[in-house]
Amino acid sequence: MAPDITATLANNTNSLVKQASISSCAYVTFLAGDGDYWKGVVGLAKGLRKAKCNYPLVVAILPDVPEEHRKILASQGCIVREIEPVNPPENQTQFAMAYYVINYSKLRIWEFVEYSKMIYLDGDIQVFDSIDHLFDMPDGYFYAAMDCFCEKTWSNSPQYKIGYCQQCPDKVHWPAEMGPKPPLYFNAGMFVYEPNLSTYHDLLETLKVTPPTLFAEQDFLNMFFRDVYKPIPSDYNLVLALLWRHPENINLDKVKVVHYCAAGSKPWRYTGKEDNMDREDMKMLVNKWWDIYHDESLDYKNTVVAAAGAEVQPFLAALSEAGIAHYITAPSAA
Ligand SMILES: O=c1ccn([C@@H]2O[C@H](COP(=O)(O)OP(=O)(O)O)[C@@H](O)[C@H]2O)c(=O)[nH]1
Ligand SMILES: OC[C@H]1O[C@H](O[C@@H]2[C@@H](O)[C@H](O)[C@@H](O)[C@H](O)[C@@H]2O)[C@H](O)[C@@H](O)[C@H]1O
Ligand SMILES: [Mn+2]
Repeated sequence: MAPDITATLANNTNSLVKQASISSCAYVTFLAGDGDYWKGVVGLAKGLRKAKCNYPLVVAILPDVPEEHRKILASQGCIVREIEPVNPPENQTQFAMAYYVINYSKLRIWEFVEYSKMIYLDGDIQVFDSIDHLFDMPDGYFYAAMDCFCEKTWSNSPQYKIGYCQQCPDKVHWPAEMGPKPPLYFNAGMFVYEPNLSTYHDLLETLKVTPPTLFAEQDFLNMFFRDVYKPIPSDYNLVLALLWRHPENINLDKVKVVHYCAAGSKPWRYTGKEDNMDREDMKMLVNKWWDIYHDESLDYKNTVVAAAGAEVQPFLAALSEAGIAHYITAPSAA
């Protein structure tokens, strides 16, 4: 690369690095165990690239994530960060569905204060269109999409028992004799938040005196952020059950983020046999996920290093160090 171009690149990189250190943003997800959720995270990393999202993906991993999976994530350009598990109050976990207790460890992401704002995404989420603009929303709030109470997973909740759902509050009214209507409740698979050490310590201290409930850390986060929660459209976190529970609330053409949280909908485990999994829209969404997962042009090695000559490497390293995503599309074959 001619010297003047390298000098320009160096200047640009330095200003980018300075910018990044002032108010850096990033996407973050969570990975636990030695099972197959790493496939979800790889799909998410590639989906963010395909959607031209400009921020890196941090993966908060528990110590039980094997080295092999860590290497795969790093090879896909993820910033892998080990966290310690967070356990709810001793011997009270029987109140939460065992499967969900692991998710209390998500709370560690409030400690990532090198980032001024982050968007958390479950590993079973795919981003099909850029959501970078969510980073520009006003500070001081907790942004997330509303959940649905109609699936069997809610069968032990008072809402389910009377057929009430916030997605259609006029269908079954909340009876006065059951007390005040529950506040709007978000799905904790996707949210926009600001890492902050005092909030982090507050979360952990409050958790120590909060017995676990049905949806574990999702219930806890809803309680904790109740006064600053701002609902955002389900286009930013399509909880799949809405497709068959509240189709009137959904326009698939506008959906940017799909959350494969319905039973049997995890693409990397999909058989099509569970309830609602044989729907045409479900098959389409699972195929869309696999198209990204299998697209080698979206692999990190084919989008950055391959396009840059040796002299650019130090700048790419500086950008990564500053947590700035950098994608130089590989030169066209033509
Ligand atoms: O064995 C597990 C279970 C959960 N998770 C992570 O925790 C998130 C929340 O769990 P899940 O998405 O299965 O819950 P759902 O949204 O389906 O209720 C997952 O997306 C993963 O990011 C994980 O890494 N390994
Ligand atoms: O630990 C509790 C989890 O609660 C949420 O999942 C639920 C919720 O979406 C229900 O509404 C569905 O019915 C259910 O299938 C699904 O598992 C979050 O997606 C997940 O990240 C995590 O916080
Ligand atoms: Mn999920």
